[in-house]
This record gives sequence, C-alpha cells and structure tokens, in this order.
Amino acid sequence: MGLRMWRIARSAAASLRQSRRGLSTEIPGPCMVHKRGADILHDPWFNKDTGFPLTERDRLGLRGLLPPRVISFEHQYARFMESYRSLEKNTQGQHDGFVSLAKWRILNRLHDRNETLYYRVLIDNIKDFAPIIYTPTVGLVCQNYSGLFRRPRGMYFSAKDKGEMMSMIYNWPAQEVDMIVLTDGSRILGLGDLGVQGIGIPIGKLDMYVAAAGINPQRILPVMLDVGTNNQKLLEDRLYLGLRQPRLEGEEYLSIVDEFMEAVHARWPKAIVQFEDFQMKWAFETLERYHKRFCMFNDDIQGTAGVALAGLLGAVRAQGRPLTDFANQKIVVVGAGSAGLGVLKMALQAVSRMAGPEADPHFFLLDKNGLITKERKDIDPAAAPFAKTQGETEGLGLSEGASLIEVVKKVKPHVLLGLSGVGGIFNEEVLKAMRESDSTKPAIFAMSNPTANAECTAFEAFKHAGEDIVFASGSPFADVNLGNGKIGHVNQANNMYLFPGIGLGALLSGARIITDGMLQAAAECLASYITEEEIQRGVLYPSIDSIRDITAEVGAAVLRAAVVEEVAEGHGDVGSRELSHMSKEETLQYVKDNMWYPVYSPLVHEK
Ligand SMILES: NC(=O)c1ccc[n+]([C@@H]2O[C@H](COP(=O)([O-])OP(=O)(O)OC[C@H]3O[C@@H](n4cnc5c(N)ncnc54)[C@H](O)[C@@H]3O)[C@@H](O)[C@H]2O)c1
Ligand SMILES: O=C(O)C[C@H](O)C(=O)O
Ligand SMILES: [Mg+2]
Repeated sequence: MGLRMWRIARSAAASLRQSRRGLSTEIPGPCMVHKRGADILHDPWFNKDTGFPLTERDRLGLRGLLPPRVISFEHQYARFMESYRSLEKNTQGQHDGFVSLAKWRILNRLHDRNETLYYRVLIDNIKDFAPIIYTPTVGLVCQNYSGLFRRPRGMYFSAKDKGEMMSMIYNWPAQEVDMIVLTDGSRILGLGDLGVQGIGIPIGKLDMYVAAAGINPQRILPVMLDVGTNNQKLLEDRLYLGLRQPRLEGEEYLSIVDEFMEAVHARWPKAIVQFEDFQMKWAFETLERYHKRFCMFNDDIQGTAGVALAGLLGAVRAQGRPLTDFANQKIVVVGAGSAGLGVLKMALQAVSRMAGPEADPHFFLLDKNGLITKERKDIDPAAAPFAKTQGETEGLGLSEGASLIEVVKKVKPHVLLGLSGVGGIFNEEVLKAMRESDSTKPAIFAMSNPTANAECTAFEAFKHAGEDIVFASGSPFADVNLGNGKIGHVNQANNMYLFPGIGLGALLSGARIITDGMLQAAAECLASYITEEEIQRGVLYPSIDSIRDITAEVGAAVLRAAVVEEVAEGHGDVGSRELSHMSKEETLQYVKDNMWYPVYSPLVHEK
C-alpha cells in the first residue's frame, strides 16, 4: 500500500478504533474461526463465556452449551472486578505472599479462559495488576511454578530436543508469531537459577507486550530453553518439572541456542526475539553472537540500560543542572553483571556524545569483591573499561576492592545505583553517607528485583538519606509520607518502560536487526517524556497508568531510528519507502493504529 492509500485507510480505521474504546456504537470487524461448538468455549482466544449473542450461538453450534442469559462485556468485566475486590477484602491482614499468589491465581484463571476479558482488565487496571503478573509476584510464581502448574503456556525446548527443533517449532498452533521472549532460567530476577520454572518471566513480559505495546496475543510466544539447572534444591524436588541434570556448558549449550534461533528464523523470519534473564556470561555471548544476524535484543543489558539512562538524565535535571553536566556526574554502580555493565556502557556512549570521545566520566563500579580497579586479577573484559586506575583511586584514598561504604564516603556521589540483586545492601550507614553527597538532591536507584532483593526500600532511603533525595526502585513501592503534607515520590525504574516499545518499533518497521541507534532513540524518547514541573517533584518516569501512550511514543521513535539507520524493511503492506515518507505525527499514528485492543469481535466460522 502506498502512503496515500495508508492515509485513506487510516482515516477509515480511526472510526473503528473509536468504537473499540466504546466511544461509538460501531461494530468491530469480524474474526474467522475454524472451530465450532465446545471447542470454541475451550479456546481462550475466541471464548466470550456468557457473552456470545444468541445469533452467534446459533451460527457456531453453541446453543444449549451456555446458560440462556447473554451477559454484556461490561457486565462480565464488572463481575470479574467484583470478585477480585472481594478477594482483596477477604484476604486482608494475611501474609503478603499468600495474598499475591491468590491474586495471581484468579488472574491466571481468567487468562486461561477468556483472553479478551483478561487483557482488557489488565490494560485498564495496569497499576494494580502489573505487580501481580510482573515483578514482584512473578518472582514468587517462578519459585513455586512446579506446584502451581496446571496448564502449559508457551513452548519448551530442552537439551533432549537437540536435532528436533526445526520440526518442533511447527507444533506451535499459530500461523504467525511477532514477538518471542526467551529465557534459559539461569538468572531469574535476583532469585538465581530457577531452571524450567523461569518460564513465568517470558509469560509476564509478553503480557506487558500485549498490555503496553498492543502486540496481538495470538502472535506472542513465551519460550523456555531447558538446558538443565544447577539449583540443587530443584534437582531434588520431586515436583520439579524440568530436566534433572546440571546445566549444559560451552559449545553444547550454544549449539542448543543456535538450533532454536535457526528454527525460529526458518518459520517466522520477521519474529523479534527478546533474550531475558540469562546469566551474565551467556547474556553477553548470545547478544554478541546473534545481534547482527537476527532481529533480537537482550532486555537485561539493553532495555535496562535505556531506562536507567533516562532516569540518570532526569536526575541531572532534578539537580537543577544542564543536561550536558551528565558528563560530570559522579555515579556509583553496585553490581557489575549484565544489567550494571549495560547501564555503564550506554551511559559512557551518552557522555561521549555530550563531551566528546576523550571525556573521562566519573563512574565507579563495584561487584561482590568491592571497587573494581585495574589491579583486579582476572577482570571481566566487559568490566575492564570501567575499572579505575591507580591514579584515580589514590587521590581519593581508595584501593582495589574498597567496600561500598568506603566508596560512598570518599566519592560523595551524585548517584548511587544498585543492580546487584542483593537486598538491603544500601544499609543505614550507606544511606546516611549519601547525605554528604556533593549534590543537594542525590539520586538513589535500588533497581534489583523482586522487592526483597531491592538494595533498600523507599522508606529506608527517605528516612536515612534525607527528604531531598530522588528515589527509584525496580519493583514498585508506595510513595513515602514524609509528614507535614510532604510526599517522597517513588519512581519505578524498570525496563518495562522500554522493552515493549523497542519490540513494537522493531516489528512495525520490519527491522532486520536492532541497532544501538534504535536503543538510543528509545532511551531519549523516555527521557523527554517528563516535564520540568514533574522533574522538580522528583518524578523521573511517567506513571505506569500511561504505559500504553509511552510505549506508542517509544515505538515510533524506534521505528524512525530504524528508518534512519537503514534497517527498516517494512511491515505488512507498508514498505520501507512509505515508512521513510511518514512525518513524525504520521509515524506515531501508524504505530497507534497497529496496536491491538481487546474487544469481542463477531466470530465467523470458516472450514
Ligand atoms: N529494574 C530493572 O529494570 C532491572 C533490569 C535488569 C536487572 N535487574 C535486577 O538487577 C539484578 C542484577 O541483574 P544482573 O543481570 O546484572 O545479574 P548478574 O548476576 O549478571 O550480576 C550481579 C552483579 O552483582 C554483583 N554483586 C553480588 N553481590 C554483591 C555485593 N554484595 N556487593 C556488590 N555487588 C554484588 C555480582 O558480583 C555481579 O557483578 C537482579 O536483581 C535483577 O532483577 C533489574
Ligand atoms: O523483570 C523485571 O522486572 C526487570 C528485569 O528484567 C529483571 O530481570 O529484573
Ligand atoms: Mg530481566
């Protein structure tokens, strides 16, 4: 379709979208179904429960299979929300984990039964439900997955499937797949190796893709690569559902991932693969191995980096300084894993752009052995560019392996950022030392997940480091009441603000690969989303309530970058030339038009 045709088609589509949002009475387009009768009721994609109109019941052989009264979508929605709210009321005062799992179960049951209703309640109540289907509850779900397991979701490729994957991939029932989230379960949040139980993470991430990016849920695929586990407790657990063997290593491991990537590419050449929660060595190795061959990215390295960079730039603004001052920010990063190193690499690129390639940023990196300097033996090559020289440390009275408290006291950083996975590591002493920061508004990012693994809580941060801090955490915390009518704002610094937009922009541009320029565009878009007034209130990230709008903007920015970087090959009827002729506003509209929204479509049976 040419650009002119697209413009005409989009004006027609606008009225349909309005109807989908309930603004007009127009009827949504039909949906073809190859099943009849009870098979439809048992397919969560087509099922409308009691919502099938009588004519449709006749057409599809459903008459008599449902109670006679037809219940409207709005009524079904209200009924679900009522049962959810009464669950909340009835479990008040009970143990947090118990309540969260009960909430997850009720949502999961709806997911298994009626996807349209599930995604609508998720989109409309994202602030309440994200902590259940995503961090922190998803962590608890993964820890208990073998016991919670009822119905499979997604695909499982195991070490035992070597040589079979090219045919296995055709077992997936959907003709098209746009978005895959893949894990090997080796580093699930800050919870370590959870083996096959890590499948909860791709499921949760893809739910965010549907809710935030409007990716069609019929075209998503969560995948677990089960190459064994080194978690002894799981290996001994009689309920454990994964392979009972130690993890494959070296070439054996890589050959499994290679085979999977080839199989996916053979069946769905345009599908985007998001690597998620791989232990560091494989996170970096697979990114290096595949990023120029497949349309893929690593969320923990690249998605996190963009979100952190947006927050770090916001912190400079909050401190009342010009953005170019980012080059002078003293940033202490605790955790030299895939996430911490990804953040520093992107921050370094930003400093080079602002102050030239010779700029010497003031970044300090610590891992479990303390401050990383050039003296470090067997230093990881990815950490080496951030290791401090003797000259740099001596002046500060620091040395190789210096402790966190020593570093904070001597450096007096503007920003303290945790991606260590170690709960409580920003203890009272460390937080109190942040009061001596060289900034009047120091920033504290406790980004590790889930909640118990956060480097500190929001309350602790404001209590010990003072009311003037800017605070962000990876998992959600409530705002902190500082007394006298003052509120300590809590930001959620989580890659959920970027990965859906990165995937959406890559998909709609038909990107061959995902480039650094596309990732940079995503981060800059997120950073520019926040107004000056919000920044002054310590707001670094938008509310999760507006995640669909943010994701559309990020998706459009990524798409435009893909065009500029000449990797956009077009999507569906819209070719790369059309994409390159769209204005900024048209690109955003094109992205919004292509976001799926849950609504009951009339079902038409097709043999
Ligand atoms: N908020 C987000 O969006 C986001 C994104 C990615 C990762 N994370 C979280 O970040 C954490 C780390 O993820 P990763 O992929 O980098 O893990 P990783 O295992 O690759 O790295 C962890 C790093 O922390 C270091 N570390 C461990 N104990 C330490 C200690 N006591 N003091 C200082 N450093 C210590 C390790 O040496 C290692 O360098 C996890 O909890 C994960 O959930 C959050
Ligand atoms: O999953 C999350 O909430 C963020 C991140 O990808 C993580 O691994 O912690
Ligand atoms: Mg992750």
